[in-house]
Amino acid sequence: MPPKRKAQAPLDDDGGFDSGAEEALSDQETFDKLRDSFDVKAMSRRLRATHATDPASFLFKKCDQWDAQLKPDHINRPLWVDDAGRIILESFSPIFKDAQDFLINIAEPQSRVSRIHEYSLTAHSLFAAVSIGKSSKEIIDTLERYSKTALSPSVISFIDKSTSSFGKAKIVLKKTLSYIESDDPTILQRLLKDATIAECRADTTDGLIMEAAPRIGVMAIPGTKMAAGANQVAHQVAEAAADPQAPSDMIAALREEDDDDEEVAQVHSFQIKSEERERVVKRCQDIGLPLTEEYDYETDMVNAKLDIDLRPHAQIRYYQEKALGKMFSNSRARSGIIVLPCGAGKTLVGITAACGVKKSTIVLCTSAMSVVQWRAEFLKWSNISSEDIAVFTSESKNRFPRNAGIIISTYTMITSTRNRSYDAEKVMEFIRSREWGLLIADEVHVVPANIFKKVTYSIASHAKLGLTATLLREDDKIEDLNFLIGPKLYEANWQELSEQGHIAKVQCAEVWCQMTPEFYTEWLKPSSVQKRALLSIMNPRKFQACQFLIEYHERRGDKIIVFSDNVYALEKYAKKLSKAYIYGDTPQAERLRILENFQHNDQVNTIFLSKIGDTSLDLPEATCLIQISSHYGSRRQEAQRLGRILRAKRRNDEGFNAFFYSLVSKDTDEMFYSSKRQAFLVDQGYAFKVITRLEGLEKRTDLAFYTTHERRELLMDVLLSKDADAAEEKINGDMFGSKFASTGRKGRKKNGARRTAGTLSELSGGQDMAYIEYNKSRNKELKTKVVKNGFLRKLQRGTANAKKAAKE
Ligand SMILES: Nc1ncnc2c1ncn2[C@@H]1O[C@H](COP(=O)(O)OP(=O)(O)OP(=O)(O)O)[C@@H](O)[C@H]1O
Repeated sequence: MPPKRKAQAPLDDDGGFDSGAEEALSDQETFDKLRDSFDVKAMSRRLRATHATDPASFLFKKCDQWDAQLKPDHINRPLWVDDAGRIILESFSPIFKDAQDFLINIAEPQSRVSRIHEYSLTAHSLFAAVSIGKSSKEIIDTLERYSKTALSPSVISFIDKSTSSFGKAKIVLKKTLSYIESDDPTILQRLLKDATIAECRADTTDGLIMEAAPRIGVMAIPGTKMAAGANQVAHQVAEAAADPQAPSDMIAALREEDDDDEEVAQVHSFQIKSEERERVVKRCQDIGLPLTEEYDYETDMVNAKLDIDLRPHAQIRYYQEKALGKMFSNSRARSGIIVLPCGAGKTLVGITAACGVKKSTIVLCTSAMSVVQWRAEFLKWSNISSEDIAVFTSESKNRFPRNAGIIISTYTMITSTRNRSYDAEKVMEFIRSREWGLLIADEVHVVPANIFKKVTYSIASHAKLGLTATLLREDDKIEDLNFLIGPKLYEANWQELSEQGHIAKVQCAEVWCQMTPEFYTEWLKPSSVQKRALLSIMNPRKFQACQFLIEYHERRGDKIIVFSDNVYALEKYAKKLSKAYIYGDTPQAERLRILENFQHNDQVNTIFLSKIGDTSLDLPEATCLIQISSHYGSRRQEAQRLGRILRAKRRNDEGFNAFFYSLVSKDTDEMFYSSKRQAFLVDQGYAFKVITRLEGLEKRTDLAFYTTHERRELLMDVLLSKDADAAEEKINGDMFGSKFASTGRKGRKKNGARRTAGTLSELSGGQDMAYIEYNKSRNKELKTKVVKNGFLRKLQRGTANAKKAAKE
């Protein structure tokens, strides 16, 4: 990874906040530096001495494997794989794209800055690989092919060991009851020997249930005998039948083989208690036999078909298709999580999945506002009739009239049992009493395990699709999602999508605002954490910076959202600057009026939002974000806020950049938290510039709190405020907000952010840097890769082929 260096003055005089004073070289700089620093002769002497033969080995000093010889053509191979399963991918390699496509299937992306990407092989990532049909051999062979050195025995054995037990057993739903199924009875017996699993068994018999395996939609998991055999035979039969030269006895022989296979294709199962479903799934994972969840929707004759298709104008993008391709194969839908950046179109991915399964679907969102948006998107992108799509929120409690339909609701509505009205209980009964083809869990990273357990207990669904932009939680519970929903199926690369114009390019900056002497004196006095936080947010210099930036960007024609988690500050700032603001208590009608004005009225170019605007707010007009107060070190919140401008309508305009500013009071706790918040985005390849001085600000006499008298009055206001004014906003129905933001300083080093020093004019293109980098606007040159409803066509074609092959 790029080496860190200390920033030059004036950035390094800030005493206790070294995270703010550290910056890293840009990738290009790093490479240039590395290259320049290599005195070739001295280096070759050094390399010979250390048995290394290349310029990058020293980055892996601790790794024994680097004693391994580089392959003679290593220059053409893009990967370094160390013996702990850490993988470094060179993004400048000509075969980068292929290697990236492969890695995304088998490993966890850790960091994808522009030149070097880092991935890790983990048990979860290998489980995901197996569940989408990768075999152990295929993984090892492909890694070996891309790697610059031979794979170490420990990596090979880790892959072998991890994948050999995966995909052997499945969890399936039959008539709303849960079963563990496998074609190998010994696996089930092994599971039943485990005390926890045995305790969760629903039937009291000793034996296993034995049934014929479904003929169509052969198992997609390689490694299982039946899957490999049946798939191969279906393929050979189809091939032979298509070949006019093929002797008829060969086709007959193949068919016989197929029949033979059918005879042995038995599945064995035992039933588990529905309420213990998650416990069983987790236990199976813990003992190294993780269960896969697949839904053979084509052969499901029990549940009614839903009349839904994508409209002709819906053209899913290539990455949406890739993600869905991981979910669907062999006419089966497998459960798992799709990770796409904010604004990249997760909703359409969910809608397309529902169009693929064509069975009743339930969508769960984090807020009533998202429910409304999901419904509108379903009607926009699919031909579903409006009465087949019901909404279950505190305001409307609908059911759909026919046998199949869609319900959109919130996690709160499904899981909270307190004070449920008669109508709500009726809808819950309706939801509980039926089988759902697909459960779509939006913003799935925010769902705590206990809540999701309640969800799956109430909703019997065959397949689950989790959608998120940030598979990230500050409480380290993200791994729970592997057993609650399924493995991660796909994760897009943010920078790639922004290069292609699917999401906007963003310039990120942290603006350091000196505390005024009177505010800092108070801040240094012993007082409550809340009071200190409020002093940092209300710092008059920060206020002025905010005002300055608003005016600057309004002049440029930007539409600006100012975010403040703190409602006291939100109101004070907005009122002083005569701007509209929305927070949790703002009535719905007023919210809509403000948002409408922001979108369509050229006199309303700035709005202030509390954290209710963090997620699911679709405001493609917004091109600039200013964050004045944020929730401690939450990387998730930072990424989601950035997401509000990634969908900028003008993203494909020539030279267009969106802007994301975080205003930070210098020498206060805000600096530490700010650095922590940025870690995720830095790993996605965003570089945060530090702005220490806003050019021209000091000369302005017309800014708020210019006089000492005004500043003293403001200070009095803050000192007289209650501690409650500094508290986090509580939003009705927001059951997740406060739980996941970290306040600790753990992991500080690892999450240190990449920063470069700069001024506002540089950032906005006033100096060379921005013009050199951004005037190229490759967005225009790039054609949007669209797939004309191709995914569903392929899906249908795949199903038809599977059927045809099986018939033949
Ligand atoms: N294939 C597509 N073709 C055209 N427009 C699309 C496509 N996919 C998504 N969009 C549009 O992109 C915008 C963002 O989509 P969406 O709201 O689903 O993003 P998201 O990934 O859910 O973001 P967030 O995480 O912020 O909620 C929407 O206006 C949507 O209509």
